[in-house]
Amino acid sequence: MDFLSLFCTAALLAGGLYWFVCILGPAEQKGKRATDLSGGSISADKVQDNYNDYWSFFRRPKEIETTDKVPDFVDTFYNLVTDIYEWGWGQSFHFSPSIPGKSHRDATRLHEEMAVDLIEAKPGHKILDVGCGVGGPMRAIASHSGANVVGITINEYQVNRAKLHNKKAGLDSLCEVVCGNFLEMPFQDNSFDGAYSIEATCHAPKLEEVYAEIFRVLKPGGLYVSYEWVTTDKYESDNAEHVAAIQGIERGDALPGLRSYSDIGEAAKKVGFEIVKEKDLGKAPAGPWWNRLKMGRVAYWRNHIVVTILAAFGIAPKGTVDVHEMLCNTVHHLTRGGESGIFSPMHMILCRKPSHS
Ligand SMILES: C=C(CC[C@@H](C)[C@H]1CC[C@H]2C3=CC[C@H]4[C@H](C)[C@@H](O)CC[C@]4(C)[C@H]3CC[C@]12C)C(C)C
Ligand SMILES: C[S@@+](CC[C@H](N)C(=O)[O-])C[C@H]1O[C@@H](n2cnc3c(N)ncnc32)[C@H](O)[C@@H]1O
Repeated sequence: MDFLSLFCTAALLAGGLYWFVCILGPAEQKGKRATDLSGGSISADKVQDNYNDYWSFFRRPKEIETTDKVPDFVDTFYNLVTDIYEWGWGQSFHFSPSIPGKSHRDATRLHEEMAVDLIEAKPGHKILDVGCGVGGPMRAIASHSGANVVGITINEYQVNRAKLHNKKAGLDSLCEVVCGNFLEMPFQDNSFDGAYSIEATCHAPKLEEVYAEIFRVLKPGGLYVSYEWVTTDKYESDNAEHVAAIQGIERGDALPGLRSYSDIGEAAKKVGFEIVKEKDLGKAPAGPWWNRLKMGRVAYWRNHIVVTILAAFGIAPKGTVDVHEMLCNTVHHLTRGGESGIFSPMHMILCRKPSHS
């Protein structure tokens, strides 16, 4: 091969690689680089074993029902997926209704701001973020409202990521992050002016338990809003396709069991809340929340090749390929759930702790 053909081939390969990795990249700006993918707090050599343990949990359904084992299982899940989520989705680990003419990033922010507007957060207020992830919503909410936000997550790796992002965003004076279990929060009674949870309490084996904790730490008169993952009134438990989609969602998202939309208000009332408003924000006229998942399909396929190559070279931990494959399958179930209308990740409930309690 002469020099010119060699040069042209190399240029073509480099251009192709650039196109594959950069141009075909995820729709949103990356929170992470592919070369930085890790197993969270799990050492690289244990990622595969932890992934196998995660799956074996579902082969022993009785254990999922054992409340005290669930937080550990959820912690393992977030060690495995946090970097991949940040890399391919961003710093907010939730869905939002799609809004014509607006980017995913704007739609995400509006969905977060709606939560804090609903609880009437103001500068000087102390607001609790129940299940805060790496803090995307917390930062949007603190800068929108001027309130102080305290986030809690079971996953220590997320705590460190959230603290790093808060500092980088210059919001560390308004945002605090605590590692802990939202079923036994390390906060005093009546200590928060308001609270919110975005797609997080679905990980609680019993919704009443986390709602009771939120009720305890809220000041009397304080508002709490939650975006819940639920099955809707279209879900039929004797329809095999419906059951397969919901089971797929539970397995790919570390859920001890999806609840029906009708259980949410019941759980809130049971622990003493007054219900101010309840609405499925995923229903029309809202744009389909699953559009973003569908639009990303080419990027997921590209990501899978990138992850496979990185794992083969020992840059990403062994096991990352399996975790990524599990997430690719989850996309299918979530999309089916959205399109068929049997599932919503944004059943909103706004509650008040009575002033006399
Ligand atoms: C509330 C929860 C998480 C909701 C979503 C943020 C995540 C659910 C499924 C995730 C993803 C699926 C496919 C991944 C893709 C294969 C990869 O290349 C890039 C990341 C994904 C897009 C990833 C991003 C986050 C989700 C959309 C649950 C856990 C309660
Ligand atoms: C899907 S993420 C959502 C994160 C964040 N609300 C957001 O929208 O970006 C769910 C969060 O709930 C947290 N979580 C789940 N179970 C928990 C528990 N028992 N105690 C504390 N946090 C928990 C996870 O660690 C994770 O941060």
